[in-house]
Formats: sequence, C-alpha cells, structure tokens
Amino acid sequence: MTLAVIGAGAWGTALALAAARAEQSVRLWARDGTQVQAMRETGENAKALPGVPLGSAILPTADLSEALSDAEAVLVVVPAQTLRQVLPQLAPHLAPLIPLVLCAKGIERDTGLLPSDIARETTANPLLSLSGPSFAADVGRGLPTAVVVGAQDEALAGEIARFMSSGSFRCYSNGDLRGVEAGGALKNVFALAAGAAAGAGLGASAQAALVTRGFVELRRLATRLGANPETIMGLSGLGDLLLTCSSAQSRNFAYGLALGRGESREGLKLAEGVPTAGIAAHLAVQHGIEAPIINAVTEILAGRLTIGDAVEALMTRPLKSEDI
Ligand SMILES: NC(=O)C1=CN([C@@H]2O[C@H](COP(=O)(O)OP(=O)(O)OC[C@H]3O[C@@H](n4cnc5c(N)ncnc54)[C@H](OP(=O)(O)O)[C@@H]3O)[C@@H](O)[C@H]2O)C=CC1
Ligand SMILES: O=C(CO)COP(=O)(O)O
Repeated sequence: MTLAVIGAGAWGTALALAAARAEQSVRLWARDGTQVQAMRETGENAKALPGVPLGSAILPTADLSEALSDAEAVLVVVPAQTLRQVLPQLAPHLAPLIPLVLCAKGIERDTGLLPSDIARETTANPLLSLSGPSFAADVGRGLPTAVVVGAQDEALAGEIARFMSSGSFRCYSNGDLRGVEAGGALKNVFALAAGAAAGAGLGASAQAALVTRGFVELRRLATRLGANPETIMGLSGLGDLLLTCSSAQSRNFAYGLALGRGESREGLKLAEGVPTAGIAAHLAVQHGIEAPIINAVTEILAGRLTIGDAVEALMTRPLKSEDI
C-alpha cells in the first residue's frame, strides 16, 4: 500500500517510520523545501526526529501532488490549529474514497471543533482518527507501542490498523471516531496540570489526585462531545492521560513543568493543550459540566490565577460525593 503522511514534524516522521516498518511505501510531505532536501540528502529528519534513518521506503517531498497522487490512504499530522489551513490544500489531489487519518490531538480554539469536524467542512472523504499513548521518539526508535484507529466505519478502521501495524506498532480499531479524537485532544490539558503540579513541587499525592479527577472531567466532557464513555477507558483517554501526565518527555507536561517552576515557556515545543484548554473550559460551561481542573489550567495559562490560588480553590470546593 502507498501512504502519504502530511506533515514531517516529530509525529509525522514517526508514523512514516511505523508505516515503513509495516512494509508500506510512504510519501512524507513537508511544506519546507529545504527540510525535504536535507532529508533526501542525509536520509534522516534532523529537524524533527534526529538520529533515526528514514530508510528507502520513505520518500520525502515538498510537492503535494507527488505526495498524494498514488496514495491509498493519507495521514494528516499537523497541529490541530493548522488543520483548517492545511486540509483544503489536499482536496484537489485526493480521489473521493481515499481515507484521511487525522492524527492531531486538539480542539480548534475559535470554534470548539474536533479535527474530524473541521475536515468534514472541506472533504467528503472517509475520516479516521489515530490516537493513543505514543511518543514520537519511542515510535521512531521502534519501541513497542499501542495506538487506536477510530472511524464510524469500524471495518475501515480495522483495515487501516492492519496496514499500519508491525511487530513494534500495534494498532487497535474502534468504531467510535469521536471518542478516539476527544480522548487525545483533552488529555493534553491534564498533562499541563500534572506538569505544573510537578514543577510547583506539590508532591506525588497531588499528581495522583489530579490525574484521577482529571480523568473524570475528561470522560464527562468527551461524552458530551459525542464519545462513548467506554472509549475513554481505553488507549485514547486513560492510556494517553497516564502517559502524558507522568513523563517530562510529554511536551504538554514539560510546558506545565516550566509553568510550575515559574520558568519562561518561550521556545518550548508544540503543546496542544495550551490552545485547547480555554475552548475546553468554554465547552464545559456550554454543556453544563463541572470542570474545575480545566478551568484552573485555563486561568493559570491566562495569568489570571497563580498555582497557589488554584490549589486553594480546588481544595476548598464544597465537599461532595465522589461522583465518577
Ligand atoms: N510528538 C508526539 O509524540 C505526538 C504528537 N501527536 C500530535 O501530532 C500533531 C503534530 O505533532 P508533532 O508532529 O509532534 O509536532 P511538530 O511541532 O514536531 O511538527 C508539526 C509539523 O506540522 C507542520 N506544520 C505546522 N503548521 C503547518 C501549516 N500551516 N502547513 C503545513 N505544515 C504545517 C510543521 O512544519 P514546519 O516545521 O515547517 O513548521 C511540522 O512539520 C499534534 O497535534 C500532536 O499533538 C500525537 C501523538 C504523538
Ligand atoms: O500525545 C502524545 C503522546 O501520546 C504526545 O504528547 P505531547 O504532545 O504532550 O508530547
């Protein structure tokens, strides 16, 4: 099978490597011609995932037509906030039935839309979401990783999962597209919270409380956004929450860590939870859901609340039943 990967950042490159290990032929598209030239010359993506040879099954290209003309499936791996700009560029090169696998983890800041909602505005092609606990560096090195591919048509999700899977990359399928994408989008907000708690030295007990109560908020909000609550118990939900709330390898956790330590966040890598937090807080209000941790993260990011005040506010909320 020939796959196109749109976006040669860390995750796009790692997914291209995963597909190549699954013996697929891959076109890896980047908008930056200089980066493509360097990848072709050196055989690695030094900008985004250094030290991992791309191999001969991956063809880097800056030409969308070359990337897409013979693609049988397309993985879209650019940040959530850029999907509205990138997706229409693909449309002229895509045959109608080519599946689009959306890999961004975020909610569009200005609209509250998940990636598949944004895509649906510009394409009638079948849509899928790939999500779950998976650091690009781990996948790039071929370390064992499990993810989930979601689509309304679970047979199609299964087909893509089979094409992407190898001895080191195990893809499950799920018929709940919304659940798969909502889990991945929302967990980033709690990774920010967990990082901030670690940076502020709040201790391991606070971390566990944040992750557990964060999971309750995640499941509540994701369910209101159309997810099956059982999906949130899986890889794209609980799985990704556990990974990114416990490791500074997560860029969202690392961003929170800097926030908690009172350090500058300038120059840090992409943290999708930052644009997602405020809109998630807004969606929670719209759906009448209590989301004190999402609110606290939003207020801290906006500079309207200190971490100390957030802790006090969370700890002095009225006592209640542990509604999970
Ligand atoms: N890294 C990881 O471990 C994982 C990441 N993800 C998700 O994957 C998505 C991408 O993350 P990741 O690859 O790590 O991020 P990176 O910051 O490493 O890469 C982002 C890529 O998107 C490209 N890009 C950004 N804006 C545009 C645009 N307007 N048009 C075309 N290309 C654009 C960038 O190009 P340029 O370099 O030219 O700016 C870059 O190649 C995020 O939603 C993230 O949450 C999911 C699972 C794991
Ligand atoms: O989504 C991820 C792992 O599953 C990557 O998390 P970060 O974007 O926080 O690094």
